[in-house]
Amino acid sequence: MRYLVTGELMKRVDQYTIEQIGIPSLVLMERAALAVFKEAVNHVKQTDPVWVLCGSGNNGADGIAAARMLHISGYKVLVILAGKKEKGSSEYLTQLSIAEKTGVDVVEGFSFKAVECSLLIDALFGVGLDREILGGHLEIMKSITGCRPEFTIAVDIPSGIHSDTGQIMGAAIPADVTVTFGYEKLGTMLYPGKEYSKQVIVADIGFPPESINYVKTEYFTFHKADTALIPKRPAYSNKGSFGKVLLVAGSKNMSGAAFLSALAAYRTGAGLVKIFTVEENREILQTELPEAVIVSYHSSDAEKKTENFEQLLIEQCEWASVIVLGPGLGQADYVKNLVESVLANAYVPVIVDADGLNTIASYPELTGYYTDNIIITPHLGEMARLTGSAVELIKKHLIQTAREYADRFGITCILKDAVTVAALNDQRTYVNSSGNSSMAKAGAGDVLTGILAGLLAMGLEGPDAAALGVWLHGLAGDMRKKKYGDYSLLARELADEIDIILKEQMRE
Ligand SMILES: NC(=O)C1=CN([C@@H]2O[C@H](COP(=O)(O)OP(=O)(O)OC[C@H]3O[C@@H](n4cnc5c(N)ncnc54)[C@H](O)[C@@H]3O)[C@@H](O)[C@H]2O)[C@@H](O)CC1
Ligand SMILES: Nc1ncnc2c1ncn2[C@@H]1O[C@H](COP(=O)(O)OP(=O)(O)O)[C@@H](O)[C@H]1O
Ligand SMILES: [K+]
Repeated sequence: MRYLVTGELMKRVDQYTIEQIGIPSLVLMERAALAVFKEAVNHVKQTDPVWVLCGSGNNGADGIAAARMLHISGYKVLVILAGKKEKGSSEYLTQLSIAEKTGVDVVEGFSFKAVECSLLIDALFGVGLDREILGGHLEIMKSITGCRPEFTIAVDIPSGIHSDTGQIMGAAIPADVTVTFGYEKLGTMLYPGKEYSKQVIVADIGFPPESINYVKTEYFTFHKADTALIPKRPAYSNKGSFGKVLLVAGSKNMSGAAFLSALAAYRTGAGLVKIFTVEENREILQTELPEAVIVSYHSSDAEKKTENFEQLLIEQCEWASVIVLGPGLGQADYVKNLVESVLANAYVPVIVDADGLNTIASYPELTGYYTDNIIITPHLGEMARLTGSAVELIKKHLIQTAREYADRFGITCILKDAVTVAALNDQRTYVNSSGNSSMAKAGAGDVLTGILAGLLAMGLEGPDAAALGVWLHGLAGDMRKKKYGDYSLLARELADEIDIILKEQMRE
């Protein structure tokens, strides 16, 4: 698990380390600058022109210190100061004084045209950026990016990217590498900041673990070693030991979603998967996935809410240890009865997706059935329908939107996008770091519901299953991309990659 921070949390980590632990600010800064210097020398020769663009805060101070290190090592470096010197932080003034005494070339402002820059070190703004960039700062950013530096290293975060949301605050400087300090910021995890940051290197500059414990960040992501969180599969077991997944999915002419979700649940390790679907899907699903148990109903019975239908549904809900509600259900009138009956009769974790969510959006009173057992998995369009907000607005505030909805109802909300975020009902927020655009394919979301169901069936707690499931799903996409590239993924292959991830996990 890797902790993530907002700009504000990072400032508190700094503050705690400096004030409570007693590591001087300039000591942290020296290590930060050294990390930037070490990266810089990988990308230029001593004769190449290096520019260091510095704001007047501590991000700029990091930049000036890195410039001094390059200068002392014989590199051809120029510090370009933006903003007013006299408004500089005390560390900035100290670094500037050291730089001047060691003979670093420093200019105020930027007025040259058509000159070449082999390496730009961008230290204009760090986590202190708190408003739209205008005036002189905007001009200097435009002029410098206009010179098309061959390679750019961002100090802490690309200047112009908001450290909490990843949004561009008027303008931003795209980096090839971002050297960030201590902990990764949400702004480099979320688009467009993720794209502007490219490769992110998290440099250890000496923050003690107490500092992150002190600020209690609730943001996190996973890395490779976290597959260890997948539940073990004891030898002394039977199919009943690994949970019973009920998929309430599929409608006439729509069996694919149910198939993909069921396949992924089995592949992830569920012991028994049952699909509760319309009679028309029985044959095809039985043929496609004979391992799944099919229980079918007539949509006319669901429409009329007959006693037999209700009884049958209640029995399925009682049987299940996890329920998936929604893939491929369609939006016919009877679906509302179906969704309401499941929500009313389920006492186990329920993953609500796709048409399950569309139904709730059309009948908001159904949110009355939400409990802490509910995990919803909306994409942006479904989230827009649920909240009444515009997709563009949600995109800009992914974490906030997911968090507010989850908190309002005490549920877990997995908001799916190129970077998926999961606002867990234990207050933690997971930000995904796996996955790629090959997964932008119909059916990929159905596979996610199956993976989540499989993990829940094997006994993971809701919030843990939500975070791990999202990560495994993306990892499956990454593994597939490595073998077959960006274009050709079929959703079902994500379920197949899960085999390999689980197999590797067993070996470790
Ligand atoms: N000792 C420390 O506190 C450490 C700080 N570090 C660096 O310090 C950075 C944070 O430093 P600061 O808090 O000084 O903040 P920044 O250096 O990121 O920028 C803050 C300055 O920019 C101004 N500003 C914000 N938005 C603006 C806008 N749109 N237009 C014009 N001016 C704007 C602020 O008023 C302030 O003067 C980190 O990103 C990191 O690079 C690191 O050296 C690690 C140690
Ligand atoms: N560009 C991308 N990068 C990473 N993951 C993506 C990208 N596009 C889509 N995905 C993932 O693929 C899945 C698509 O789900 P969804 O939109 O519900 O599709 P469907 O309903 O067709 O199954 C989500 O988990 C999403 O996070
Ligand atoms: K920066």
